[in-house]
Amino acid sequence: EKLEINREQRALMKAIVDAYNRHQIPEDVAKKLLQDQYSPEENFLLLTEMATSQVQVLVEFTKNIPGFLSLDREDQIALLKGSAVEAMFLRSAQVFSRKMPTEHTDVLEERVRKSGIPDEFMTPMFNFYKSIGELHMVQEEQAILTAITILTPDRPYVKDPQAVERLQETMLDVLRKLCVLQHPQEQQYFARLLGRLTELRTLSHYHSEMLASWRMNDHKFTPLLCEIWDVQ
Ligand SMILES: CC(C)c1onc(-c2c(Cl)cccc2Cl)c1COc1ccc(-c2ccc3[nH]c(C(=O)O)cc3c2)cc1
Repeated sequence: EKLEINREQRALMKAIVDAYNRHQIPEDVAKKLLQDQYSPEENFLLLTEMATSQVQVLVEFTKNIPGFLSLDREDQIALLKGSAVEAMFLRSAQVFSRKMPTEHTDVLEERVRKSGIPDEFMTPMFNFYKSIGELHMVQEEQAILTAITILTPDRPYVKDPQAVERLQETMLDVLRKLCVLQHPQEQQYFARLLGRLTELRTLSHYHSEMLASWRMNDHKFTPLLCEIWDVQ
């Protein structure tokens, strides 16, 4: 019936969740988090390395979103560049709230707080992490919400937004059904998830200012981050 997840949607969900689980930050990179150096410069370098590794993970995940590779090549690039920061906020928020043992989260939080990120961005960032944590998303929801973020049709320079919208609508339909099944007692759970996507856009604007202030203080990024964030 209307609410039931049909076979095609189940296959779509499985493809996305498998890709989401397959592409994780390599253990040695994630383990570096726990080393004890704490200077702001070393923290910044470590976060830069994590972000670079996270972008590689994101590209691999995106390539496995059913239908993505059949989009126009330039639109694929435009979607990745337009969504990278939001997808990384979402991923690190999910990692903060779900995956990492508490002492790791504290260390990561400590590093982010001591990496030269201006305080006015700290509050919205950690409020977002908290709001994601409070949702207690299941893995399927996290994976599909990330795919929905990437398949946002109104990113800059997308030539065929309708093609992107068709893919995104398929994901939104699966997510809507999944939310009702996974959180039957919370009527508005799906709406709350979509509300997070709005918050992500605000964070993305903050992030561009973060980048500008880092560059003012002559912070260096890796070639991959420069490419995806159009800096330097
Ligand atoms: C270039 C650096 C300084 C940077 O610029 N903006 C951000 C920045 C900041 Cl702070 C906040 C949010 C987004 C960005 Cl994009 C960052 C640091 O970005 C990240 C930091 C950590 C992680 C991270 C840490 C641990 C992880 N474990 C796993 C896992 O799958 O197990 C994934 C993962 C990712 C991802 C991005």
